[in-house]
This record gives sequence, structure tokens and C-alpha cells, in this order.
Amino acid sequence: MIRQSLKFRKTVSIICIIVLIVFIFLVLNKDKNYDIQIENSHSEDAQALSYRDFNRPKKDIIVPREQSNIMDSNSVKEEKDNTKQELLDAKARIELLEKKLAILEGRIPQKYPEVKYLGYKERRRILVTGGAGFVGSHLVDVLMMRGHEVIVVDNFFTGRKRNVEHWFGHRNFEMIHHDIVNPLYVEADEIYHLASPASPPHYMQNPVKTIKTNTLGTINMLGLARRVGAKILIASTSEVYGDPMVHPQPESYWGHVNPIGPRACYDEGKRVAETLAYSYAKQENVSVRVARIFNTYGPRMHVSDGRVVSNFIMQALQNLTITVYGNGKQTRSFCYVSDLVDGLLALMDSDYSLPVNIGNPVEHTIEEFAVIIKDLVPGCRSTVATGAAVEDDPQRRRPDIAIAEKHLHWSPKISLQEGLQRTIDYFKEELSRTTFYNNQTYMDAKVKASHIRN
Ligand SMILES: O=c1ccn([C@@H]2O[C@H](COP(=O)(O)OP(=O)(O)O[C@H]3OC[C@@H](O)[C@H](O)[C@H]3O)[C@@H](O)[C@H]2O)c(=O)[nH]1
Repeated sequence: MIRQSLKFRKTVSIICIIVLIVFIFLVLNKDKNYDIQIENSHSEDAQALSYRDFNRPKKDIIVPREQSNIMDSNSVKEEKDNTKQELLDAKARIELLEKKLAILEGRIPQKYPEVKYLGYKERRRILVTGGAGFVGSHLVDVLMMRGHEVIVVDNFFTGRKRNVEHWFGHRNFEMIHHDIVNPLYVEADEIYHLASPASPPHYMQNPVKTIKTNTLGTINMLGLARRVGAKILIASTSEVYGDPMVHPQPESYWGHVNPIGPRACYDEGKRVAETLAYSYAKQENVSVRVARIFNTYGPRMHVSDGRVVSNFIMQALQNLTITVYGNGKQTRSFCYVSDLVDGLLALMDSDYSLPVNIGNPVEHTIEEFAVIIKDLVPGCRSTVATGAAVEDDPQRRRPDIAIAEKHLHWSPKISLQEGLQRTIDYFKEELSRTTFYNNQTYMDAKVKASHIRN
């Protein structure tokens, strides 16, 4: 009996141990499965985020499974939104950089404009003062393309490096940052002396500097011409005729200039420059040419040049009021810049040493001129307004070009319409550059303006 009871107890305890082992095994297995599931869900997360944040810890605080799923889907959505936004930002930044790149690429030529090859006997070394300015830079282009060596001297008061940067590094081109009010020592066969501000608001801004440039600067250039035996062309102006009493103006007319008026710094400065030229010719045997340049226009004028062509075009392009000074009955005759350059080159190459008018004799009132420009700008909604007159503003101006025709075989070729169209295209580009750098494109500006108007 006792033996039987002992056997029974042994059997029961073995069963208990087995049940216990099975229970422990089940419990342990269950934990392991749960861990594997959690680990799996984290690795999916990690995969989704790995391209943005690969250092993120794989195991976060363990949360109950259902809650964890909700949090996961929310954070994945949030991440997706962020990613989308970041992609949009990046796209906008790339577009901005592409525009900047296009502008820079446009400014740096892939190769130089084609230049003629000249032998050393024909090739001349030519100095152009004011060579980075509006007229000077167009002259430099032609001289370079003809195969000459060109030295540009400019103090960048109104000139810009941009006007000649397409020649930077060319073996025939040299640029000197120098103010010709101070002496200059270089070798040259010919000198085109163009340095001086030419726009009335610019030359009136610093009258003393304007006189110095045209007197001291001209003495320095004539002195240089004498020393090195160079032929020199002085850029004079139609302003030597002042407010003329003779119309149209021949070179023989002595002019009508107010010596103490606001324009005198330029008008009298240029008159002295002519006097100096003929004094050096007589006394020092310097070979001089004098060009009396009438109103000139064309690409590379500065947007804030202040002269009538740039003002009217900029106003018309932006639908602003076109500002006529005075009653608009005063007249001017406008010459396209390439015609002027041809005239200067012909004068330098000629044997004619007295002053020569270079200009286009087609004359318009300033009032008419405003309408011509308005009509050439498509969709222009500017109005033309008259305002206060400018002191000492010449009332009539038109060149008599008989001497240029006879001695230089020169006359202008570009019509006002054609020249203005080219100039308008140039100013359109300038405007788009300017507004782009003010953080919007020209098109943006136009769209904005049309929204404001509508
Ligand atoms: O916005 C403007 C600017 C100018 N004007 C008028 O337009 C006419 C031409 O003026 P600009 O300033 O273009 O040039 P100006 O003819 O007065 O002087 C020019 O003369 C010949 C060159 O040698 C020089 O480039 C410059 O001095 C003037 O009657 C002027 O009063 C306007 O009606 N509105």
C-alpha cells in the first residue's frame, strides 16, 4: 500500500515537471515571436527612412502594437510631406541657379569674335581713351576685328568693363584702369581720345571733373601724341554750337554758348579741347583730327544714362509716363552708333584735319520722338507728358554733313526706325537682367504690373 502510494506521487510530480517545462517553453516562444514582429516593423520603418536619416536607432521605446502602427503611419505621412516640400524647394533653387548660369555663360564668350590677321607693317597699336564707354567700346570692337592692337584706357566713371569683357585675354587687347587727368606713358600709333562723360546729367554732376577731363586730359593725350608721334582724333561735340543761331549747323559756325551756364563745363571744355588740338598741331606738328559728334544712340547705353533715347525707351518698356522736358518743340537729329563709328574711322584715315560734323541729319522734335518710340514698343500704354524746361537747352540741332560726305565719303546708313528697334531690343534685355537681379524676372515684373493694372 505504502509502495503504491509512493509510485503514484512520483508519477504526479513527473507530470507536473513536464507541464511546467511545456508552459515555460510556450511562454518563452511567445516572447520571442513578439520581439521578431516588433523588430520587423522597425526594419520597414528604417528602410523607409534610411535615405534621409541612416543613423536613426533601430529600436525605439516599445509601445503596444496597435498604438505603434498608428504612430508609424502618421510619421511616415509627415515624412513624405516634408520630403515633397524639400524636393519642391530644391527644384526652385536649381531653376534659380540655372538662370544665373545662363546669364554668366552669355557674358563669357566661348571664343573671341573673328579677328582679321594683319602683318606687322599694316598692324597699328591704337589707344582708345574712354574705350569701355558706350561709343568707345563699339569703336574698340571694329578696331579689334580689323586686326589692330588696341589699348583701352578708362577710369570707369561712366564706362563699364562689361562693354569690352568679350576681348579680355585676347593677345591684341589690353585694358588700363587709369584717369587721363594724370599723364600716361604708353606706345601708340593712333589715339582716339573719347574719354569724357557725355550725358548732360552726368557731366553736370561733377562739372569740375568734366572740365579737367576735357582740358588736362586732352593736354595729356596731345602730349603723348607728340612724344610718340601718334595721330590723334579728338571727340568733340555738337554742343560747341551751344543753342545755335544758324540752322542746320555747318562746321564754319562759331556757336552760341553760355560760358557760365550749367552746360558750360562740357561745351566750353570741348571748345578748349579743340583749341588745344589745333595749338598742338601748329606749334608741335601733331597730326590731329576733330570729330563734332551729334546725338548718338544704340546698344550699350546705360539704362540710367539720362539722355533722351535711354529715358524714353526705358519709360515706354515699363509703361511709365514719357517725360518731355519743356514744350517738346526743341529738335534733335539722332545717329546710330555704328554709323558714328564708321565716321570716326573714316576721319582718322583721311587727310582732312579741320573739324568734321558726324551725325544724322534727319531731324525730329522731341515731342515727335516720344511718339515714335511709343509706337515702336509693342503694347506700350505710356502717356506723353510735358514738364519743366531744362536751363540753356539748345532749341534746334541738325548737322550739316557736306564736309563728311565730300572728304570722308561718309553718310549715315541706319534709319531711325531700324536703329531704335535694335536699341529697344537691347534695353529689353537690360531690363530683364536688372529685374532678375532684383529677384524677379522681367516676365514676373510684367505679370505683376498687369495684375496691378487689371
Ligand atoms: O527724359 C528726357 C531727356 C531729355 N529730354 C530732352 O531731349 C533733348 C535731348 O537731350 P539729351 O539729354 O539726350 O542730349 P542733348 O542734346 O541735350 O545733349 C547731347 O548733345 C550731344 C552730345 O554731344 C551729348 O551726348 C549730349 O550732351 C533735350 O531737349 C532734352 O531736354 C527730354 O525731353 N526728356
